[in-house]
Amino acid sequence: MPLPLQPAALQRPQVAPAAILAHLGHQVLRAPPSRVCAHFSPQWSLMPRTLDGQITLEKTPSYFVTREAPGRIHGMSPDTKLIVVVRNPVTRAISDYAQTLSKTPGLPSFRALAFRHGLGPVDTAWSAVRIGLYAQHLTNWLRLFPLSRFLFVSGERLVSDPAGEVGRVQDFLGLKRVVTDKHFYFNATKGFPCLKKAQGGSRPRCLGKSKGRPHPRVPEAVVRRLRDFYRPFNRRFYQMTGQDFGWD
Ligand SMILES: Nc1ncnc2c1ncn2[C@@H]1O[C@H](COP(=O)(O)OS(=O)(=O)O)[C@@H](OP(=O)(O)O)[C@H]1O
Repeated sequence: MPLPLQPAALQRPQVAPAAILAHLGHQVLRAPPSRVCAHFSPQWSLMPRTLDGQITLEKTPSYFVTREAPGRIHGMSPDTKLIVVVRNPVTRAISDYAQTLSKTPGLPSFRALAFRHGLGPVDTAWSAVRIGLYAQHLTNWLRLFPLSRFLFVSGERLVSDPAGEVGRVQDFLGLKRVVTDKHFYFNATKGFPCLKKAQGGSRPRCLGKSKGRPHPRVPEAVVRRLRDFYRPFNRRFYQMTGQDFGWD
């Protein structure tokens, strides 16, 4: 799950829009460069052409946790650069729950879903919990891609210092640092940073209503148990990436 990198913050002629393709669950990897279209199923051909000197940017959070994704992306282009936005897995799980709750009124409580039988061990079969096991998912990718192909973006810093994190993304993609802190402002109503102007427009642009919604209250004891559960996985993730995300 990774978080939204405000795509508008990266818009410029070298960055081609990702196509919206017929979605076949996790079976289709959306938006490959046009040169591979011929080798794949007809869905690929819906892709826009990527011109020389352009970068095609595709954003599908679920790829990071999809077993088949590393092999398919590597088969398509082993040089693909991979950007993973991660946040504290406990907050991520609650955010995930808040999103499901907004679409499924009457959902059991967070606690009932997070622990087997509501009180037992942490239920790693629940996707909101499983997705936060970043070290495990990354292991799957590192079988095919070297660490140098990855950029890990801190979801927390994306909120506290959006220009800093977007700056790292621009460097990683070999783009000029066009977007800087003068492009962002803190919107007190939204409670998040927003762009002062959307590309081609003159009005400020915040992310939509589904980003940055209030979280349900989760008992402190539940949060503590989950934090303890994730600690060893987080440590492993810090070792693997060489980055301390400061979640513990
Ligand atoms: N600038 C800005 N504005 C609004 N929201 C921001 C921003 N930067 C990061 N975030 C965080 O993005 C979280 C939602 O991301 P999603 O997981 O829904 O994104 S995605 O659709 O999976 O890409 C969302 O999580 P929640 O707060 O749990 O809703 C935000 O915390």
